[in-house]
Amino acid sequence: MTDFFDKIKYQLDKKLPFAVYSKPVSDIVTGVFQKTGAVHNLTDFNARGFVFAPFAGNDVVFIPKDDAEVITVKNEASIEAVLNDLEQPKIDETAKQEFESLVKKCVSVIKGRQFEKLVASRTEKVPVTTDVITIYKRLLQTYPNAFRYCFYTPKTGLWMGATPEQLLKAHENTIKTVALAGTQVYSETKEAVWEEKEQQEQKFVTDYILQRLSQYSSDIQATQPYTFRAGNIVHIKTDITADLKESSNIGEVINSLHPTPAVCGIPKEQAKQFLLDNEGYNRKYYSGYLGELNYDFGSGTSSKTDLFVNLRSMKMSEDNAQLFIGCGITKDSNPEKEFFETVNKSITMRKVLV
Ligand SMILES: C=C(O[C@@H]1C=C(C(=O)O)C=C[C@H]1O)C(=O)O
Repeated sequence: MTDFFDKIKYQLDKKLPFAVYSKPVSDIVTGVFQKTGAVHNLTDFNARGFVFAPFAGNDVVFIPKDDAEVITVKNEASIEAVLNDLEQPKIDETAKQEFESLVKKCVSVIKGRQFEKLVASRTEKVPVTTDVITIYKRLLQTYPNAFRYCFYTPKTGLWMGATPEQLLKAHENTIKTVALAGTQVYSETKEAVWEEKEQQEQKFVTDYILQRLSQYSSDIQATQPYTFRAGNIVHIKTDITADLKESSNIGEVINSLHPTPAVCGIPKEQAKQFLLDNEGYNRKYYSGYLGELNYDFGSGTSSKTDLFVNLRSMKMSEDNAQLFIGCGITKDSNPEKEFFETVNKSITMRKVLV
C-alpha cells in the first residue's frame, strides 16, 4: 500500500494524470496512472478509460486505458466508518447573505413558472495543512458507502471527493441509475421523516430520469423511494434499472441524463444557463461526472461503465481546499434553511481536512 501511495506522489511530482478510486462498499482501491504527460480529451464515447467531465461544456478530460498503468490494492485499514462529531463551522455572514439571495432569486423564477426546480450551489475555501495522501486515506475510511476518489491532470488540477450519487452503471445493455435528492442530518435515534417539499424535489428527479430513459428503453423499473445515508446526512433515493434498446449509444444516454435535476434543474438547458449566469462562480467539475467508461479497470472487463456525479467534492491547492456544495430549490424553499443544508453537506469534506 505504501508503494501505491508513493506512486500518487510520483505522478503529482511529474505532473502526470491519474485517477485513484474506491467504489461504494469496496475495500479495493484502483489506481489508473497515465504513462505520458499529455492531457487527453474525450472525443468518442466508445473509447475505454477513465472520464472526468465538467458540469457544463464539452471539455471532458480522459485517461485512455491504453495510456495507463493500472494498480489495485486492498485498503488495509478497517473500512468501518469513522464518524467523530465535528463542530459546526463558523458561519461566514457575507457568504450566507449571498447564497440566500441566490436562493430567493431561484424561488422567484420558479414561482414565475420559468422553472420547476433549480439546484443552487456555492463554493468555499478551507485552509489545509494536511498532506493529500492523508486526506485521501481519511476519505477512504470515513465514507465506505461512497465513491471515493482523487483525480489529477495538470489541466483540471487535483480533485477529491466522496460522492453518494451514481450517474450510470452499465453492463452491455443493462443500465442502472438513481434519483437522489432531499437532505436531512442523520440521526442515530430518529428515523427520517420527509416533508412534502423534499418528496417533491426528489420526485422531479425520478420523473425526469424515467422520461429521459424512455427514449432508449421500453423496459424500465424503479423502486419506491427510500432513505439513504451518506455520512452525516441522509437523502431520498430511488433505484432505477433499464434494458436499453440494441441501437442505443452509451454517450447519448449519458448526455441525455447529465446534468440531472439532482444537480441542475428543470427544464435542463434553461436551468443550466440560469445557473451559469447567476451563481457567480464557476462550478468547473463539481456536479459533472467521473468514472470508468466502457472498461472495468479492477477486473479488466470491457463493456462496463461505472460513472458517478461529482458531489461532496473539492479542488485542492497548495494551502487550501475549495469545497463545492449545492441544494435543490423548489417553490417552497426557505433560503436560510437551504444555506444550512449546504453547511451540513460541507461537513463531509471538512471532516477529512481537519
Ligand atoms: C447538489 C448536491 O447534492 C444533491 C442535492 C441534494 C438535495 O438537494 O437535497 C441531495 C443530493 C444530491 O443529489 C451537493 O451535494 O452539492
